[in-house]
Amino acid sequence: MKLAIVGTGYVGLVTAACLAKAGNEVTCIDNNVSKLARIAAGQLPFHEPQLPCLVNEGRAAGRLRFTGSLRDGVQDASIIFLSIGTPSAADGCADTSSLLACVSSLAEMLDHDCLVVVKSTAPVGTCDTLQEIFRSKLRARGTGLHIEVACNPEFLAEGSAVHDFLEPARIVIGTASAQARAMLRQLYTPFDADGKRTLAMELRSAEFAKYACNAMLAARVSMVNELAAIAAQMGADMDAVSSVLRTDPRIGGRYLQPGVGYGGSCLPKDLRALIRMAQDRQEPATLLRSVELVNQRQVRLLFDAIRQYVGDDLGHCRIAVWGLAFKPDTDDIREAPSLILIRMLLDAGAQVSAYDPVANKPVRRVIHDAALNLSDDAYAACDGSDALVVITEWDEFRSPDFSRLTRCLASPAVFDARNLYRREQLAAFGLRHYRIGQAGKAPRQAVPTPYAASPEPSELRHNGGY
Ligand SMILES: NC(=O)C1=CN([C@@H]2O[C@H](COP(=O)(O)OP(=O)(O)OC[C@H]3O[C@@H](n4cnc5c(N)ncnc54)[C@H](O)[C@@H]3O)[C@@H](O)[C@H]2O)C=CC1
Ligand SMILES: O=C(O)[C@H]1O[C@H](OP(=O)(O)OP(=O)(O)OC[C@H]2O[C@@H](n3ccc(=O)[nH]c3=O)[C@H](O)[C@@H]2O)[C@H](O)[C@@H](O)[C@@H]1O
Repeated sequence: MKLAIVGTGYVGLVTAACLAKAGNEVTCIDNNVSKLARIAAGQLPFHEPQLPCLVNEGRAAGRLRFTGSLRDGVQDASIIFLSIGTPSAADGCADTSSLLACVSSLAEMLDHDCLVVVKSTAPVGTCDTLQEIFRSKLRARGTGLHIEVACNPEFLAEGSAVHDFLEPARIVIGTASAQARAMLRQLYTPFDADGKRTLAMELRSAEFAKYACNAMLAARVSMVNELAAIAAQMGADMDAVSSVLRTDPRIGGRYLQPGVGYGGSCLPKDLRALIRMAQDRQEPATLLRSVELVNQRQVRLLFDAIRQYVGDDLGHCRIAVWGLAFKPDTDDIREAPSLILIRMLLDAGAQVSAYDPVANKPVRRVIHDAALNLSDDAYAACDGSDALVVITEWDEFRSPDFSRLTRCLASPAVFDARNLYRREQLAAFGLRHYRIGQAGKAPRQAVPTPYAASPEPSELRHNGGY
C-alpha cells in the first residue's frame, strides 16, 4: 500500500520503518526541517535500538522516503497516518492544535479519496472533530471526495519500540465504517501472526482505550511505590513482597518496580488529559488524581533522603547522578524524574555531576547551569562526590566496578532509586546503600522516609559482614 505518515517522531518514524519493512511504500512528512536534514544525513533524531538498521533497509529498498512538504508527501497515499505530538496544555488537556491544523491543511489540499488515521494519542471525540473538519471543508470546496477518519492508537514503549511494533500485544482499530476497518485489518495482517491481535471497535472506544491503558500502567507504578513506602516503615522488604505479588496470575509480573515514579512523554501527560476529560464531564477521577499525587511524591522522597544524608546544607555538596533519560534505551528526557531531582538539588545550592550513556546531549540543550556538570564517564561523574544517585536503570549501571566507585566517591553512599543492587553487594565495599522499600536499619532521621539505609560498615563487621 502507499502510505503517508505525518510527524516523524518516536511514533511516526518507528511506524514508518516497520510498515516499510512489511512491503509498503511509505513517505514520512515533518515540518521540522532540521530533523529531516539529520535523517537525510543518515542520523536518526533520537536513540531507539534497532531503528537505524530498519530505516536504512527501508531507504535502500526505496520504500521509505522523507519530505518536508505535506502536499508532496500525501500524494496518492491510500492511508495517511497522523503521529503528531499532543503535549499537555497548561490546563492539563492534550493540546491537539497541531493535529487540527494539519487536518485543516489536508482538507484544503487532498484531491483523492483516502483514509486518515489518527495514531497520536488524542482526547475522546477528536476523530469526530477531525471528520467534521473534512466534511465542512470538502463541502465548501464542492468536491465529492470521500475522506474518512479512523483511530489506531499506538502502544509501543520507547526503548523497545521496534519490537513492540513488529510483535504487538494488540492492534486497536477504531472506525466508523466496515470499509475503513477492512483496509486497516489488511495493512496490519503481517503484524498479527495468529490473527487474534486485532481488536476492532468504534472510534470513541479506541480513543478511550489508549488512555485507559496508560492510566492502568501509571496506577500500577503508583500502587507499588505507595506499597514500597509503607513496607519501609514497617520493616518489610518490598523485593520480597513483589516476589509474592508477581506470582499471582491475577496481578501479573510487570510494572511492579518501585522507584522515582513514572516519567516520559506519555504516562504523565495522558493521565493529566484523562483527569481533565473526566472532570469536564463531572467525573471526579478520585483514584487517577491520587495516582498523580503518589507519583509527584517519589522524587521528593529521594531528595529528602539525600538531604538527610548529607545534612541540610546542600550548598557544600556535590552529588553524582547516573542516568538522565526517563528510562533506559532511550535519550528521551521529557518529564524525566532525573531532571526534577537535578533542579531540586541545584536550587538547594548543590553541585551536580551527571552521566547518561545517551541523554547528556538533550539535557545540555535544556539546562544551562554552571553548577551542573555533564560527564562522558560514569566514574568521572562520581569523583569527589558526596553521594551517588542511580536514577535510570541502564544495563551498564547494574554491575558497576564497586571498588572503583568507592575510590571515586568522597563519601560512600549510593541512593539506588531503582533498587538495582543488593545491600550486601555494596556493604562488601563499605558503601552505604539507600533503596526504596528496603527492610533494614532505618537511617537516623528526623523525618520518616521510605529510603532505608543499610547498616553502617562498622556495624556490618559485628554481624558477619551483613
Ligand atoms: N513516544 C511514545 O512512545 C508514544 C507516543 N504516542 C503518542 O504519539 C504522538 C506522537 O508522539 P511522539 O512521536 O513521541 O512525538 P514527537 O514529538 O517525537 O514527534 C512528533 C513529530 O511531529 C512533527 N509535527 C508536529 N506538527 C506537525 C505538522 N503539522 N506537520 C508535520 N509534522 C509535524 C514534529 O516536528 C515531530 O517531529 C503523541 O500523541 C503521543 O502521545 C503514543 C504511543 C507511544
Ligand atoms: O503512550 C505512550 O507513549 C506509551 O507510554 C508507555 O511507554 P513509555 O513511556 O515509553 O515507558 P514505560 O516503559 O511504560 O515506562 C514509563 C515510566 O514508568 C516507569 N516505571 C515503569 C515500570 C515500573 O515497574 N516502574 C516504573 O517506575 C518507568 O521508569 C518510566 O518512567 C507505555 O508503556 C506504552 O505502552 C505507551 O504506548
